Amino acid sequence: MQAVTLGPAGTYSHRAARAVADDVAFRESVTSIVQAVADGSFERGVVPIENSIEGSVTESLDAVANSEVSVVQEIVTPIRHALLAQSANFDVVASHSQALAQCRSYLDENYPDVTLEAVASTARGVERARADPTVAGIGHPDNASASHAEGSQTESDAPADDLEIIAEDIQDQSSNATRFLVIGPESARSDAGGKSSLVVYPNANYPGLLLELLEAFAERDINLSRIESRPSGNRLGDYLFHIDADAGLYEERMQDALEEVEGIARNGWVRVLGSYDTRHVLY
Ligand SMILES: O=C(O)C(=O)C[C@]1(C(=O)O)C=C[C@@H](O)C=C1
Repeated sequence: MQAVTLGPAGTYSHRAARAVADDVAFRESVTSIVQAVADGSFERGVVPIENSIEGSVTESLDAVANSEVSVVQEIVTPIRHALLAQSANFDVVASHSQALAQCRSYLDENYPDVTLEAVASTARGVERARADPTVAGIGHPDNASASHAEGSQTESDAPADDLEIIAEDIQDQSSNATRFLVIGPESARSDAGGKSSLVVYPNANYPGLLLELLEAFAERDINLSRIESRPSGNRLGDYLFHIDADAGLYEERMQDALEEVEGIARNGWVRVLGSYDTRHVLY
């Protein structure tokens, strides 16, 4: 099976995707990954959805809410960042905005004067560092080795050198972890699995609306592991809700809760992303 994820080679998403597919292709944004699965170009996609320090990857939340895809698994991995450069003399630190944010205190304390540059992924930041001695990248320490960059597009044809690992474990909390969703086409949606994800757009606004939504689950003893509101984009103050429940769609209580939620959202819509299990991947 071929999976598509955030590239170039060496991203954390790439490491997570290797747990589901031997053959991994790359795109430069999570929106384009979700689209590539929705349009049938790839059977599976792997996108980051949430980090323990920085919270939601909102681009991923919006992309799954607006596309005809399913969630078939979630992958949780520890994230341990390294600072990589040609030498300790650099003026710019380039990485994915999530990674820069996860290392905010470390960077403030140790490099208060550097310029932070947000790029499409951690591996793209490491590529910048390999091409420019004034730039450091933040990414997985394995990216220091030039052979790890194989398969990614380098900016020149000259053989690349290894980078120095200037510092390791620079994330602001040692427990740093990211949750990724493995997505598939709608036809891959399953009722089997211990967790379920829904996106609910009530297209309504009245006192107690959110309480009603929560009660649909609470009254059936279903724990919610996450609820997140995102702007609908239609008008200010209008939201859709991403709901993760600790129950499978195969369970009667979950089907009953879903029926009630569909009633509450009768003026809007409910997207059932599917039921799935969690996989913990260490690398
Ligand atoms: O840039 C990468 O390496 C990614 O896979 C993206 C991403 C993210 O968007 O959260 C994934 C894991 C880490 O949290 C940092 C960055």
